[in-house]
Amino acid sequence: MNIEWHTFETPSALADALAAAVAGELSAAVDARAGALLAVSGGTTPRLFMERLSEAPLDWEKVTVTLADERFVPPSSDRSNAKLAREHLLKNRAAAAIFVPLYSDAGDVGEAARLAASRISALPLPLDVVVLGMGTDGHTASFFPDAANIGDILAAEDGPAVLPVISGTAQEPRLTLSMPVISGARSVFLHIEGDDKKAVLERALAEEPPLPIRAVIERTAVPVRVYWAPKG
Ligand SMILES: O=C1O[C@H](COP(=O)(O)O)[C@@H](O)[C@H](O)[C@H]1O
Repeated sequence: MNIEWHTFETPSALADALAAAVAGELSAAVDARAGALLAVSGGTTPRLFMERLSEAPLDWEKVTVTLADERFVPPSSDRSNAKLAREHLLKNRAAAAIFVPLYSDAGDVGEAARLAASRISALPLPLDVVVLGMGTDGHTASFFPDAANIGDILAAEDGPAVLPVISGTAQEPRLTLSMPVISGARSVFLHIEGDDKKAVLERALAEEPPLPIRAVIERTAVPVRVYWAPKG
């Protein structure tokens, strides 16, 4: 499997190392292409990493930040991944970054996905860096195993850059970057913490049928760098 494990003793040590690795990739992208594209995940895990990355000495005005996925909730909601990024990443030195949200105040999640897809497709893809998370059900981005369209989402070779997802286990409709956009990134990191997530990932890598996280690892052109630490 196309995977590299990086194990840390604490979430703090992980956050330092992950922020340094991501900053290194972004800096190389700015040097090579005069700009860098970063997609970060939401949920509860990335806060400390985001805090550390926000202080990285980068040419942040040349960095565009977006999200791997978003909940279909307004940016004021505590469930909003954009709110998480604004509060923990887009500050300090990273306040100068350009942020491209996935959410818009559209009538429904399908329309919001179409609007987000046109914003993402206008970027100079591929992404330089995507930092994924994973739930204990094996979902990554908003590729939920129980979504009605999960087979199509995981198998997609092209199509819109952002897709709507309806899942019974997600609390709200979702917007997610597509499989081609995620798996085509120049660098792919997977940030997970805790023995439960490590066990889920190990099981996903060993068993068929594949959970979404395994499908992403199999499709990704570059090795997925897994950053893991026990829970703090
Ligand atoms: O809902 C989501 O869940 C996953 C994992 O979140 P966590 O709270 O277990 O860290 C996250 O990667 C994704 O971006 C988010 O929308």
